[in-house]
Amino acid sequence: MPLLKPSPTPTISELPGIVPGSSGLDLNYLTEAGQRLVPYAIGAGSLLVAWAVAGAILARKAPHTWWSLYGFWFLRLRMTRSWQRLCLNAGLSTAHRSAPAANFRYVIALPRLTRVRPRRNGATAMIYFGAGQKPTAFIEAADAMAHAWRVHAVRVVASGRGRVKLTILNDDPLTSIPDNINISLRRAGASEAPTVDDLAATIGTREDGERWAINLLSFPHWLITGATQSGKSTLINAAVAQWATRPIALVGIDCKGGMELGPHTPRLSALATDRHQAADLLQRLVREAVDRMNLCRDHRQRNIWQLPHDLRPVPIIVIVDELAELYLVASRDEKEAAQKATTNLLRLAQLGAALGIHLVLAGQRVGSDFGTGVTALRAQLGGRICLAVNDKETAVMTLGDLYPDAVEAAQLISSAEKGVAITTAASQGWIRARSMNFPPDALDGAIEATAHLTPHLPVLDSALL
Ligand SMILES: Nc1ncnc2c1ncn2[C@@H]1O[C@H](COP(=O)(O)OP(=O)(O)OP(=O)(O)O)[C@@H](O)[C@H]1O
Repeated sequence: MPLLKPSPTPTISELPGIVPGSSGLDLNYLTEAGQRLVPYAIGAGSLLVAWAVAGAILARKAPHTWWSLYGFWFLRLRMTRSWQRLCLNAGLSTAHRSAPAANFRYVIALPRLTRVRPRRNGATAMIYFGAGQKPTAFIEAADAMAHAWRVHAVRVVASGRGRVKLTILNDDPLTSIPDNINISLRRAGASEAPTVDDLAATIGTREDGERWAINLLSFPHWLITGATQSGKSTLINAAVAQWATRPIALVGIDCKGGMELGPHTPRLSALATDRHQAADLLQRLVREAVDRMNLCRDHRQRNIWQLPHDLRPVPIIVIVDELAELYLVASRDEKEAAQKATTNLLRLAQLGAALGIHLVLAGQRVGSDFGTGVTALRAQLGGRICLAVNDKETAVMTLGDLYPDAVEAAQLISSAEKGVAITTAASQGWIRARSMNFPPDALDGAIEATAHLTPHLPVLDSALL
């Protein structure tokens, strides 16, 4: 039997297409078709390099353009590729029996991830899920989605039966402080009739890049909580500086002797600095609400905005700094005043929205020790802002009834993150946001420039019955 001799391994110069003595490829070896492709391959390679270089430059110089031209498409690719694995791992898939022809096998069905659209600093998308699935499963899987898609956060909200809406945030824009607003006095004029546009005040930027506003038209009353030095006064000041330029009456209740709202005094139509004054002021405001109700009824209108311009009363914004001072009492005498104040506050919350009387209530904490009345009041406060808080109960009281999944996000805000908050957002439910750092001297300037616009409220002068 002849032995099979192993064929010798060819040296590099013996490989087809390699020219001995040169490091290059012998193009003559390629077929004619192959030779024709070479310029295209070189062209495609150059384009790829140019695309990558342009991407690197855009990422540094114009991050928003980079996001819509590059980043978003990478994200889309990651979403598509990871969807099946994500659904299986996070328990988002369902099983159903196949048709009889397939011997009734169980088939895994995935929810449909669709309508992925770019937006500033992220994307939005919809998930349509199968019968028997609940939105909570998707809300709970938000962190898993953020992890799989390598983004900063994913917010999930129910958006009708059988679907949830995703807001995907590429990074955290709240690490930088939003620019301060330019207070425009253009709109100011005591004789001007108020309009609904006057009710919104921009106070910062939301995590999704949208402006963050306290809009009393969308949410007539607001609850703002935050530990000391978290940024409550700063964001209230930013809002007041804008409302002050408009035909709006501002009323303050600051039972810490007026320490916080004192600087607002020249532009306030009234300021109560202790519990007795607060009880009296709130009683007058309830009477004003009843007068407005009668006015609307006489003109067969359901709110002040439907009244003719010349009859329309000015909106009143009641700002309460440190809600606990109204609720928590030591003596019996204080108890009566507190009872009167908080009962009237609740009545205003119930009546005020359509009558142009709005509440902005702030405090370091809100707890069950305030009594049962505070839960009834909270139910009327649709707008919520929760800055960094010291205790879980305050986060739960501020957000838990409306947005249970936001409580944990609120507790993650550290005391160093000044002005960062979880806030009500009309379309998403809740969102993270950061207020501008509105300095006290800017507030002083705005108050001084607008003091002459302070509306006079006759109900404050009349005797109480
Ligand atoms: N968005 C922001 N960015 C950066 N710094 C901020 C921001 N908001 C507030 N600050 C700073 O945080 C500090 C505390 O703010 P502020 O007085 O508004 O807090 P507060 O919650 O009202 O405190 P307190 O309850 O003690 O009155 C201030 O020095 C302020 O300049």
